[in-house]
Amino acid sequence: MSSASSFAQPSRSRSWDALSQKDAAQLDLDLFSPEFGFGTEQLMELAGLAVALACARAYPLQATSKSDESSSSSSSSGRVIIVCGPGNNGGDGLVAARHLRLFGYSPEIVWPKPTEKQPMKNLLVQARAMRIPVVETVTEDALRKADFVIDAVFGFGFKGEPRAPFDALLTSMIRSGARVCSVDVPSGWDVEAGPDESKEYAKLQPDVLVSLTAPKPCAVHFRGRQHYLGGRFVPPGIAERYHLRLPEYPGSEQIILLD
Ligand SMILES: NC(=O)C1=CN([C@@H]2O[C@H](COP(=O)(O)OP(=O)(O)OC[C@H]3O[C@@H](n4cnc5c(N)ncnc54)[C@H](O)[C@@H]3O)[C@@H](O)[C@H]2O)[C@@H](O)CC1
Ligand SMILES: [K+]
Repeated sequence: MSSASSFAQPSRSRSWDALSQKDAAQLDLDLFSPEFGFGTEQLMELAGLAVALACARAYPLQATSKSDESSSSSSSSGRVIIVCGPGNNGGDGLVAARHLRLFGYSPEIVWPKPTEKQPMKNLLVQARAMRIPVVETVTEDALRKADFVIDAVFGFGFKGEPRAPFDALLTSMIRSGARVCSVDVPSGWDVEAGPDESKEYAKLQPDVLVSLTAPKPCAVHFRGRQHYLGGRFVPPGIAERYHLRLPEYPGSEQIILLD
């Protein structure tokens, strides 16, 4: 943990404090250390499940009966494109795709830089076993036609300017005007400072944001419809070490809507 406070953006008006990029990375290492004993695949599963649950709530499948009053303007016929990046944020996307398939959605995974490394290799096998198409590129038009798009390109590990092929991919996502659900961090945003109108790749305005473990500082710039917290796996020792100030999950919920 950095010697400065973990709370990069303290705010009395919100029910949560942000976790800096540096502390998010250190917290991650702590979870996987012998002291806490978690595994990457295990936490990715819970993170991806939280993303799928948030999407199911934000974009509920259209009711089949015409008389069903629950159908809203944000309801979905289920076509979802999950754009996955090269790191663990992309892994969360691969997991979310599998759960959304189980929930009755029709996901397609776009994974421009597949890796042979574990746990990604296993997640790819699992996605294919669920008969989820996996492709390496996607057009702006295809993104536009999806009911919604999951942005699992970059999370708190993003630094600098996006390199190819992710630069063009981020621009396509923005230009498509698709409804985007961002995983942990809206891709292209500086994890601390947020969006940048002067940079084409840094203008994404997601409809939904799912922060994992704790919102990152850039989340104060989120202007979309719903901001969820997910990743309900933090042991008390970690919460204390990083002075996490977050609302409590009700009952057995895996996600919570933030203010
Ligand atoms: N501790 C936690 O809170 C958990 C975090 N998880 C996820 O893990 C994410 C962090 O994962 P990572 O540390 O792998 O980081 P990311 O997935 O954010 O990104 C790192 C990857 O992106 C590449 N990259 C970074 N900057 C780039 C640039 N400018 N252009 C092109 N490529 C670039 C890196 O080479 C690396 O491959 C979180 O945001 C979250 O989604 C979950 O999987 C599980 C639990
Ligand atoms: K993301």
